Amino acid sequence: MVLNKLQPHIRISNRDTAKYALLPGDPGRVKRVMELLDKPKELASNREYYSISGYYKGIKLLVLSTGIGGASTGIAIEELHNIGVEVMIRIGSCGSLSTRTHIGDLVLVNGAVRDDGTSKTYIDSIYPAIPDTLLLIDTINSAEQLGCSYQIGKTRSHDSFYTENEEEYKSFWSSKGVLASDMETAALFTIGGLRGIKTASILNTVVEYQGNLENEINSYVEGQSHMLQGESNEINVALNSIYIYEQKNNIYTSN
Ligand SMILES: O=P(O)(O)O[C@H]1O[C@H](CO)[C@@H](O)[C@H]1O
Ligand SMILES: O=c1cc[nH]c(=O)[nH]1
Repeated sequence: MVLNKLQPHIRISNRDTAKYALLPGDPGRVKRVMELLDKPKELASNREYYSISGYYKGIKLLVLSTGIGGASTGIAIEELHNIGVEVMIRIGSCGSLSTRTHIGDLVLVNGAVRDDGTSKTYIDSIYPAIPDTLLLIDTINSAEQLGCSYQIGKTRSHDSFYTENEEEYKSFWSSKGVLASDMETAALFTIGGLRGIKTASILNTVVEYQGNLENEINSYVEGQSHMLQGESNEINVALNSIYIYEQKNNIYTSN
């Protein structure tokens, strides 16, 4: 059901909607996507939710920051769904859980460990947190076309950063073959699955496995070049994925 109503948190209504949305956690990343779009327009800024619209190769899309964590992301997903957004791609950052995944590498997520609270509030954790298969394939083809360094694998979505047990959690999930940690993908995939939204998650590695989390996130915020290159790659891969997806579906939205 598409409601013609201003959404209370994201502060967007169907008047400004689009079929596609890119979802970074960080509002600062919205501005960096904006530079790549035609006819960019600021829509709203409320709490952690900063939004713009624009066109990529003639296709209209929204870019909305979700803030940190499943709870604020869940609200963003539901309110975007209420205004008719059908395809949502997270463009996030992550910490590596593997010695094979390094700063600036992209992780194209094929499943998320639901170690967050939000997805469990929706449904028992036996329900799988997986992306839309065809959209995931589009992200893979997109990364191949653009020649970006990527891996396909699982992420663990978590809610905490600073408990006494973080290192223990990371080694456990690393030993189970999980490639990276983030905080929003499980909520996106779970809510997307339940609501019939097509979802994908593209993550840029900003912390090495067994690296120094605080120092490396500080470096990202301060503009370390490999991390920013990874961010630019994830944005371009996401935009090109939308183009690939739209070409297959062959319906251009041009309002
Ligand atoms: O850079 P974003 O997309 O916010 O993603 C990651 O960064 C934040 C933690 O630093 C969490 O939101 C985590 O998922
Ligand atoms: O472990 C990590 C590192 C970066 N970002 C996260 O969400 N988790």
